[in-house]
Amino acid sequence: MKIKVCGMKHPENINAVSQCEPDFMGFIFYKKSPRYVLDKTLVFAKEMNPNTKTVGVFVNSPISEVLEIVQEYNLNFVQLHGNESVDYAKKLYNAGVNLIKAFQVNKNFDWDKIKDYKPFVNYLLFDTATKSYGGSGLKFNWELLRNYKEEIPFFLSGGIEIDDAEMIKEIDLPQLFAIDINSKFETEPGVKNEELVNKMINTIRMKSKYQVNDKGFYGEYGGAFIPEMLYPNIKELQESYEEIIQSDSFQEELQALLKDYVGRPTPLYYSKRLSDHYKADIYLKREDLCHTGAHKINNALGQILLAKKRNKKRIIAETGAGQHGVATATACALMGLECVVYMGAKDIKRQAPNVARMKMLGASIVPVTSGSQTLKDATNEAIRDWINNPTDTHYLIGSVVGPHPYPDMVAKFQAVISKEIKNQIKENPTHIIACIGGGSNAIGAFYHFLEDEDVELIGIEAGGMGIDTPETAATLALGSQGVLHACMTTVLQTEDGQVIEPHSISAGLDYPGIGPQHAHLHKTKRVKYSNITDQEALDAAHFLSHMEGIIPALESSHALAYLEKMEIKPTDRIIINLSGRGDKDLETLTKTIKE
Ligand SMILES: O=C(O)c1ccccc1NCC(=O)[C@H](O)[C@H](O)COP(=O)(O)O
Repeated sequence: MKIKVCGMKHPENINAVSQCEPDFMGFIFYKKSPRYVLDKTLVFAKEMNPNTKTVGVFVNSPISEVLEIVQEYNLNFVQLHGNESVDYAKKLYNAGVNLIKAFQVNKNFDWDKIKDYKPFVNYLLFDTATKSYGGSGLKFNWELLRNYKEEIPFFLSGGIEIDDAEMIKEIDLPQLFAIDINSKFETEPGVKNEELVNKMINTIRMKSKYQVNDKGFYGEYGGAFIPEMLYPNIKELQESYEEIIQSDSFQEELQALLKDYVGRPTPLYYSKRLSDHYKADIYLKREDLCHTGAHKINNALGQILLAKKRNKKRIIAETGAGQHGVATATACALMGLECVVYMGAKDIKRQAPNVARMKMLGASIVPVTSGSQTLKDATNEAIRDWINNPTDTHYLIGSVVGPHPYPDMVAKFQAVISKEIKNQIKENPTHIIACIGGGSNAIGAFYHFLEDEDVELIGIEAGGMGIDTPETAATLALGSQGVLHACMTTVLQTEDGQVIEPHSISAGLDYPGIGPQHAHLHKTKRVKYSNITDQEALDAAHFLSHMEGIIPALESSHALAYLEKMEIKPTDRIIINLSGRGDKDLETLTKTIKE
């Protein structure tokens, strides 16, 4: 969450507060405010550290005056804090000004009036309705924010004080982008208590215990156990990825692609027949409806934009079920980049339709004939290629695995799934269920619910022929701590550390490791992990096809099959992440049709 410190006035105080690196600093250009800027304030604002964006706050000022001030002091944003009309916002926005439109909220606030401003603002700000417009030190009832249904991110403002930090972190509205602090942090109007501001910033920014730490670890899992040749490349990626992917220009491009190219948001579909059958409310998050047929495209597009920003010309990828290979080939075609996909020879045979699609999209496919000829071996070969081509090549990893920062980066790109779910539901589900190979669709579906301890999160591994047989891919059920594909995680391995060949009917789950965040979520017991056999997954695929007219991927069928194992209560609201569609599995599925 971002932080804006508003109402700055005195140079020494600005200097001190800027040491805490707030994301935004606000300067008041409203003459009636006791925080109205001084000439020397503005000189200072011009030289602000670029990590802190400057915001000029105006109340019903003439447009020409606003434009003059923006230009003279290089303001990054203008905050309209009065009764400025849509037409007023449009004129400024069309003149190239980045806008934050503030609204004064009370119980009579008409949330519909925001709609008309949407095309012309970057952010909204919700403040308490008072006669003085702002800086009142008064809070409004934050429950009212539940009425906000638009997608534009907003700043929460109005009387925020240090003791509110924990409560703010609990607010589960995905559009909550930043908080705005002001009078409750002052020793006098326009003078902030630097220590208190610092404390607030640190508390708000403190990372969740379920997310990656500054060293790239989730508890004892994660890290980057990489060969020396890759060190400069990975280091540069670690240092730059967050700034690049959080930048406005990156997000604008990505969000536009997700909407217009992928077809997001994907529906959260209430399955009436499944609900009747299981006597509870069952919803399917339809990632199978994404362009290319699975959630993998969310990450492929994110990483391809990142690769472009880092001037990479060549993309390599590994693939198991072929969904990630197809997503990568698609993204490369879209961006005009060379694409090489490593795929196990066994997977090439069992996922023929996806192999054909990748070829159609112009990708070169390299068959991997070592080991079990599946995903693990394809990943080994992709890493080998990367070591040989560290500078011009981006390795577009398809799951929340690999060296830091990949698990976190891929999780952030897939988090769009749970972000949308949060917008699509009125109240939290009781359960979210997702299948797990490396674990990217599951992390995506869980991400924004990790702090909501009332939601039971369930990850389903591939049990294969059963976890009491050697033919299984149930890593968390049977594995132990070890390093696989450059990160510390849980691995299916012998006592002396040799990786055991996994087995699953579904190529996308046929992996002997798991993302380090899942290993941590397993250890901390935040997520419950279980497993489903090949046969149970097949049965679930046929069942959904007949019940809903939706043919699911074999991977997603593992999550669906878990419904048979649960003790379901009539009050349950269960979301299954339907990560992909089953066209690629038709050969396997049709062989098992019962006449
Ligand atoms: O701060 C002011 O004096 C002010 C006066 C008139 C219009 C806007 C003003 N401030 C804008 C802000 O963004 C404030 O931070 C916001 O109103 C919250 O202030 P507070 O209630 O003091 O936390």
